[in-house]
Amino acid sequence: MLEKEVINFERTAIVGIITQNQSEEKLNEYLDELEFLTFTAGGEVMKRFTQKMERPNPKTFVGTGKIDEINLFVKENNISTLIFDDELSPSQQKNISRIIDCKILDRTNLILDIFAQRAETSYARTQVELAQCQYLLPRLSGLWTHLERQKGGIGMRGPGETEIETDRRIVRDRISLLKEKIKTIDKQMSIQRSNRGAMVRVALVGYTNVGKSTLMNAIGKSDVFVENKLFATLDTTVRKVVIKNLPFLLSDTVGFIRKLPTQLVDSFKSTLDEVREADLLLHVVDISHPDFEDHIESVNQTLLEIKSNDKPTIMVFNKIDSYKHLTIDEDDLITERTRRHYTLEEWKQTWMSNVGQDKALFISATQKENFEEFREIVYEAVRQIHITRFPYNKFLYPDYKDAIEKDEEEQE
Ligand SMILES: Nc1nc2c(ncn2[C@@H]2O[C@H](COP(=O)(O)OP(=O)(O)OP(=O)(O)O)[C@@H](O)[C@H]2O)c(=O)[nH]1
Ligand SMILES: [Mg+2]
Repeated sequence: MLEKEVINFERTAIVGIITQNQSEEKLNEYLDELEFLTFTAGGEVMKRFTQKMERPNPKTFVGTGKIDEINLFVKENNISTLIFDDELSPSQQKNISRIIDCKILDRTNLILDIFAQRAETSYARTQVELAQCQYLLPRLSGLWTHLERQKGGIGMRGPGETEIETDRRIVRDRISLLKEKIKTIDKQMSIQRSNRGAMVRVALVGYTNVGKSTLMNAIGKSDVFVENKLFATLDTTVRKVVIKNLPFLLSDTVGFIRKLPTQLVDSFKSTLDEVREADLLLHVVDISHPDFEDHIESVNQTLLEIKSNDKPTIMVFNKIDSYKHLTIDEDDLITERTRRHYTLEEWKQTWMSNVGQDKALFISATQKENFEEFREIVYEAVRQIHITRFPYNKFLYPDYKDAIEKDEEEQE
């Protein structure tokens, strides 16, 4: 079924459009991200194609002139994969394939492919396969010939050939089978979760690659796979963490991304249940990324979709060690000061006045900067939840500072 393999970098080109609701600047950010996604999937981007248009062309997504230009480039530069930033309709994908002789993928396709590559446990693999089948179903008829699939590589990892060659009914059967399988595991997982007892549950959430697993390793003394690629983590890891004398459960989950394929949100339901059932969210942000505010937005959007937007949340701004802001020369009177010029201190003030003093933290997970403050604030937040739930138990968990003093006394 799902195959995992090491591949040589595939020569790819990427395509995006500038529209009324997608400025050139935004598109460039999206294409940067698409390039990173492509790299994660094992591709090297040789060229970006962009086009300004009112709306996507219903037949070929970009205009016919642009298609010809891309076609020429593909032929002359031995490009094996063309990736569109937006989801292509089945007929757009088919039409483009007729003109351009290489693999035609879109962002959803690419993300699904990365998930397929990274799925470690049978549960994650089942979830990804379900999402892939759902994506594939409307696109089945003659989209990929037997030969094209044999080329393999990006976008081709997933449900095996046999499913593609046979009719939709078989894919449909496969979908219901996978759904059954997931249902059974979901049940087991929900029992597991309820067996964890009354401990307060904290979940790390955030955009992909912001440092959630790094933070988990740093505080949980666990060993979670960390990598500078997108979607390093697909499975949820749950660890018991003790800060001073207060134990709680900390879970590390799959990272979010803009335009996250809906099929994935659905099939990762149980992974996201960990977030849904959490008492406290630590929303980790990579403040060194120029688009971090957009990232916060899209994470909040996904939280809304899974109805977890009103949980107590602490914003954890990570990677302060590599935060850089733009500067304006003193004699430069033209350049306007923007958010990109904010110092770390200004961001602190902005966020603390936005969400509250004890709801925004600025740390570095790799350098362990501000960890003491991190531990203190998380401790206090967990303690608050704990004593509301078990009022009689209050005396067990004193204020953080008292707890430290007590701890030090004990060590003497
Ligand atoms: N400079 C710097 N890099 C960091 C910091 N924390 C994490 N990183 C790096 O950021 C990259 C991503 O870290 P991960 O912990 O895998 O990120 P994640 O949020 O778990 O990513 P996904 O599992 O893909 O969602 C790695 O290369 C880390 O070494 C930090 O505080 N400073
Ligand atoms: Mg991770």
